[in-house]
Amino acid sequence: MAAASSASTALISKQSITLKNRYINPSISPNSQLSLSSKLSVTPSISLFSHNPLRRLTPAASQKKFTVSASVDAKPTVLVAEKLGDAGLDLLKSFANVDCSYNLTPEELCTKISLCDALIVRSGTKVTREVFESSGGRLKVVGRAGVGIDNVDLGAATEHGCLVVNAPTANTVAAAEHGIALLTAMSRNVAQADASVKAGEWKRNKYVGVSLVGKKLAVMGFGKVGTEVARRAKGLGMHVIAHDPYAPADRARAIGVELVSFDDALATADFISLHMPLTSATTKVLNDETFAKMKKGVMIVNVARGGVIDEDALVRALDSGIVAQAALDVFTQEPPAKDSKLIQHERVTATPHLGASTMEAQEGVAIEIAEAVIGALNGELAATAVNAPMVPAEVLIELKPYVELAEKLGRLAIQLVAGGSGVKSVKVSYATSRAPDDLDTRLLRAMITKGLIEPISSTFVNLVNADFTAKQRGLRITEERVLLDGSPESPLESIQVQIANVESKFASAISDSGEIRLEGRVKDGIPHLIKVGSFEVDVSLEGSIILCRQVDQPGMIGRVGSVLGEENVNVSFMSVGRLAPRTHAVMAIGVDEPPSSQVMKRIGEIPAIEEFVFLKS
Ligand SMILES: NC(=O)c1ccc[n+]([C@@H]2O[C@H](COP(=O)([O-])OP(=O)(O)OC[C@H]3O[C@@H](n4cnc5c(N)ncnc54)[C@H](O)[C@@H]3O)[C@@H](O)[C@H]2O)c1
Ligand SMILES: O=C(O)[C@H](O)COP(=O)(O)O
Repeated sequence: MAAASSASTALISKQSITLKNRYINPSISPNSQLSLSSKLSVTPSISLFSHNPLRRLTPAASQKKFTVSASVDAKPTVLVAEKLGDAGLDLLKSFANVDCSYNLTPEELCTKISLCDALIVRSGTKVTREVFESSGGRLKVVGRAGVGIDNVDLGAATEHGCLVVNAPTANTVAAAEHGIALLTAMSRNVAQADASVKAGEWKRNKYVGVSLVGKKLAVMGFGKVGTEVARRAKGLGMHVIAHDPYAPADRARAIGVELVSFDDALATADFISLHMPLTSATTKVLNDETFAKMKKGVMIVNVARGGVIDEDALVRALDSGIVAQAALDVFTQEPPAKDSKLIQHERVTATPHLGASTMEAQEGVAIEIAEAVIGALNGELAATAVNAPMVPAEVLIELKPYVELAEKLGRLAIQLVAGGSGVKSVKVSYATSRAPDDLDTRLLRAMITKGLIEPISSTFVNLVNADFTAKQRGLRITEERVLLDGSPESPLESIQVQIANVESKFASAISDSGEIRLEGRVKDGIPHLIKVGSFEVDVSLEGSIILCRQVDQPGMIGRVGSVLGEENVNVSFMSVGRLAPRTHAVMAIGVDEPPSSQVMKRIGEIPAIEEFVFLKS
């Protein structure tokens, strides 16, 4: 049972069992003894996004014991809620149970999601707060098989510690090609003329178009798709300008595109092509006011998102002649209402969100998202994470033991606080000889936060939601770097965690300046505790620890050691620190198993022991 409880409290720990790829089926009836340690592999990997599988159990069920043989499913479950390319599905099936259920109602999605570890969607599924709430903490990753993540409630995902990844590159060319297809089709009335011919008409004069060559195209949003549209439009002989508040001018210049202001783009363009994401800043960015700034007879292409245009205002602009034509792939509501004035407008060309729909793009997107989701389920940080910092794999490998140390220091420090929950201010100091831009501490801060919060709450904390959770609890974590001379071979010399304005269960953990202070370092890849308050110790953090303060006199180590031996508690490490001989000393004892209350009582009865505490690491 010890191993199970360590798994439930420490996801990043050399001893902890990372239940990677092993999933406990919450529906199994709780009855007999669970012995995870003998059944599951011990993996010393960083599992940043893995939820603690034990948390999937209902609160009542998690109190009880489970039969491991019947309850462990070796594969996670991935719900694919929209059509995904075969190559991606095959990849997913080699790793997970894949449930392809398309066209689910919101209610059906909420029901299914509690049985899924990952969800893959395209733009047609709204992944709302209710979906995250309904998952009961099981959903670890949402994969958006495409670019736009406006259909995923990112705030709710983050609050629930659920990683969101997308597939940002594989459909760029497809979207750009569709933009160009709409541009050329619109300028030559292809859709309208086609419908007319099919209706038995032959109206050559009615469908006279306009030429593109020499015309000015404003690309709004000069990102991946916008850039590819610009390149292709230049090939058609157009004069291309772009507006993008965040795009570097030299990237635009390199392909012969001039970056201009929003108003200049509107005022001078013959054609406007929209390629920005839908955000609060871009919602209805084309509206009555901005249409009024455009050249009369402008033509508009939208393969970005319907919401960037006020669709009623576009109808008015079409009717008044400001906008001569619009070609739209995306709509505020998809599918739009059949009687939508916009769709029915004779100068509107409409396609049903086809920008990414080429064979090539869909295969590429499917592989890109399958790899990202599998990586995330494996606890890797995804390069396409949308709601978490991206940490390169090599940095992760190097930081791994420090990540363990960080979490353990947080976990130990919070256990030293009398009462535990009144913690508002934590200061973390990193002693390092690395230059500031060569040491990414976000991961360490997240893990300290995890260590601080998880022992005193039921909140699951990971890299995704650590900052949010700290903020929500009013916990302010400040960081400082203590720059050391010397070789920056290892990323960190030590990490110190200080908790201010609290009382401690172990008064000796309070430093001269009045905070609870713990310091640790990594030795030979193993986290060690090296300072408690003002006392220097050196104890490996592989197991849990007992801290005792005693009168510094001969025989103390032997007496405490005898009690532990007599009570069958295995000591892994022991270290004594003192400020001066024959005053007081702090003994830090690493133990393999938690001592019983009887053991702690006997230690407390040793006359020279002044205070003592047991801490789970
Ligand atoms: N129709 C489709 O099937 C389809 C396919 C792919 C992409 N898209 C959509 O196209 C859009 C762009 O995709 P991408 O891959 O190029 O994304 P991207 O992130 O590479 O580019 C978006 C660009 O918009 C810029 N931007 C942000 N706010 C802006 C603002 N207020 N004004 C101007 N520019 C702004 C950003 O700086 C960025 O350069 C997304 O909304 C995406 O969902 C649609
Ligand atoms: O944002 C995107 O990637 C596109 O809009 C494609 O959406 P889809 O996956 O629904 O085709």
